[in-house]
Amino acid sequence: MAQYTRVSGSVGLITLQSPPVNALSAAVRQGIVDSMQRALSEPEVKSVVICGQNGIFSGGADIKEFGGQMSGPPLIPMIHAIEAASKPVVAAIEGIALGGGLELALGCHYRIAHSKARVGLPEVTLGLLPGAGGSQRLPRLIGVPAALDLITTGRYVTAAEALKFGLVDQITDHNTVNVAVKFAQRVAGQPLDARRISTYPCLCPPDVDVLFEEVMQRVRRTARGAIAPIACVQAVRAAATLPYNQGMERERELMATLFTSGQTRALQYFFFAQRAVGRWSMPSGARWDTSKPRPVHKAAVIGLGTMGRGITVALAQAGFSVVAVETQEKQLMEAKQAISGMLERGAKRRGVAPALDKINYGCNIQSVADVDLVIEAVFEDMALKKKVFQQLSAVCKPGTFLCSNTSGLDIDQLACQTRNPELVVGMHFFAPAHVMKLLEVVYGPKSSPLAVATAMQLGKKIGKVSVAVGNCRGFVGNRMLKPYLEQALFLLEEGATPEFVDQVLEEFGFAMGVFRMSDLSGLDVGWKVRMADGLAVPNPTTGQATRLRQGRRYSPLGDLLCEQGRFGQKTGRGWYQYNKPGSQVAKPDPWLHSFLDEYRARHTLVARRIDHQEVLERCLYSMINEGFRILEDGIAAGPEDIDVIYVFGYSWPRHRGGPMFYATTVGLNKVLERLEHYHQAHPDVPSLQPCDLLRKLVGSGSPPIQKWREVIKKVRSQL
Ligand SMILES: CC(C)(COP(=O)(O)OP(=O)(O)OC[C@H]1O[C@@H](n2cnc3c(N)ncnc32)[C@H](O)[C@@H]1OP(=O)(O)O)[C@@H](O)C(=O)NCCC(=O)NCCSC(=O)C[C@@H](O)CCCCCCCCCCCCC(=O)O
Repeated sequence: MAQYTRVSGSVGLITLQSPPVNALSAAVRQGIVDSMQRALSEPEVKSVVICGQNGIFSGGADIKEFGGQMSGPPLIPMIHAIEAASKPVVAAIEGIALGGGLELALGCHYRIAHSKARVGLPEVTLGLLPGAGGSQRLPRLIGVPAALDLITTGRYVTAAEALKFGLVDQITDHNTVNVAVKFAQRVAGQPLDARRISTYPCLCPPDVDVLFEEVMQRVRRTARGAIAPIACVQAVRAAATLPYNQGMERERELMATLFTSGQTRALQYFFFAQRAVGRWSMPSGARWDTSKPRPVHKAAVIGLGTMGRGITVALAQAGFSVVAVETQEKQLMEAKQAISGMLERGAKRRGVAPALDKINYGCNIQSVADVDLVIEAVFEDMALKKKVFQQLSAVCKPGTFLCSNTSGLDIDQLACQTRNPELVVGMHFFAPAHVMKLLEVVYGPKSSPLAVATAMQLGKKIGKVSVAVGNCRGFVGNRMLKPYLEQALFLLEEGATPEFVDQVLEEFGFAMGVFRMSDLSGLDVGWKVRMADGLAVPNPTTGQATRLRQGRRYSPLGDLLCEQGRFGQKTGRGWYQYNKPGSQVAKPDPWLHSFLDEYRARHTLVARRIDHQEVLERCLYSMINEGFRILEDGIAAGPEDIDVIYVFGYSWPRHRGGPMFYATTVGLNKVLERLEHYHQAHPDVPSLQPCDLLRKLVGSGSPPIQKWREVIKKVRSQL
């Protein structure tokens, strides 16, 4: 709702009241319409101020309303009525004015912002465009180039930047509402024609066509199939080329297309999923709201390879004191140099001082004795990690949390090496750890809610999206990656090429196809794991047994490449060839194609034509099936956890919502039916066998994803 009061005798003050972010719900819009009518009809009132309660102007349209039948006064006519008002209307912007909130402010005649406020049009991130006149008013106010930037990226700008653009008229460090009220008194009675943005001409730079072309190309290149960024460019082009009313009509048409597209539904789901993962729970019943974290002031990182360096940078940049340990003096010096460089480059980008003094380097594990939390990031070797945990347990002060950055080893085994297994959790970062947003916080059977809460909070403080997951081989992300990689290899055996598989996956929206991704992360990583598991055997004999290991179909293709020293980008050869080791430009490799031909001939495999559909279905549905197993096993609390992990950690296209949401868009019954089909064709591939939870969900009429938890609970209770 909105509250109307009269202040200072002549100013009508409209306060938006819809916690937590004063979203423009039907009740708020009704309140604004009613209050405006009152303000315009009261003769004592000479001007109006619109503000939001609790220091927040507005977070924009109420996203929750988008899913259902819209009611209440529509936003566009409401904003038009404000702009057309005969008395000056001033927006008093505190906190945030985003999306529809900023569009409301653009309909006002003046905008006063607090110096700490941020404004923006983030609709593109929800698969929409600023559809309440924002795409038409913003370019008229701040010019086409700046408007294109804000609208196509959705980025928020500070009040100072907004002032520079001319987006706000004044900024203040004082009470914004008081300043706005005084301002409103001053401008009362002044002519308003020159303050109505919709009447402004849209000033374009001389090379505006070139600009639109360039932006469109950039947007197409980076959108990975998302349609909203393209519609945003088209809407701003309409502002630049059409009269306001026609521009608004174009905005409406484009918005209608976006509004009914699956992409906006996926992105809205994802918006709430990101917030849902913060409300973590454990099978024991421990939850985010009943488990208090302990403050961490000083942390340590053990092992300064690629991951350890990134983690150290992430911690130092967030203001934590860090003890960085590497046992070999030479490696320590190299790491110190690399970390300093990373900090300096990051600081330069952000215009701040590098946090070099936050880090103390040491060769001795004793130097972590007084820290609150340790993150072990040594080589992925269980015996080595166990030794480190034994040492840490002996050295660290009582109560120190001991965390491992393992990407899939058993947290419980590590916990067992320590005196206080309840203080042990996994903190699985993704490379590069100072850049990637995702953190899997892994709890074992002994991990305490205190340890989970502390790791989750630390993750948040260093800017990560943290997802709490249970302990199993590969946790959530890498566990689901296994069937995906496996299917990709099987497809090569059956006739596909790495280029074709990658092309299909990249067209789907992945930043990189599976083979390019393997080349980037290094083929040797998985090879070592398979050797440790007894799967990769050097010089296997030819014949059927080579492709059957531990009772199931196995493809040794990756192992064979590694045996040739083809580890991917770092060696200049992998599934592709590269100009030199370390180069990132992947080129098809004729050697690889002959190798595949010879391999197929050796194993009497006849290459067949494989189409897009089969690549997508086998790679994605097998991964999704594993996701259902993860839910069934209680490793992830809900589908949102899996989807957030896949979007932030594995470049799953956000506009498809994540693998589990994607399954709902395909139709769970179709996923089930196709898995059954492929499992029949490949009975020796267990990952294609549909899991019980998927069957149960289909049997329950494929409820919406928000209702899955109820079915999951039932399935778990029956297990
Ligand atoms: C606001 C934030 C920056 C706050 O961040 P913070 O970290 O402090 O807190 P949280 O993110 O955890 O949020 C707290 C809490 O609030 C919920 N929430 C936040 N924003 C919204 C919102 N806008 N709506 C609803 N709920 C919101 C959030 O979910 C949390 O609650 P939870 O229970 O989940 O923990 C940050 O939250 C943020 O960035 N928010 C999003 C801001 C945003 O994206 N705003 C834009 C919204 S879209 C919009 O405004 C659209 C408008 O341009 C115009 C719409 C016009 C509509 C007209 C419809 C036309 C339809 C066309 C069809 C035509 C058919 C035809 O013509 O034929």
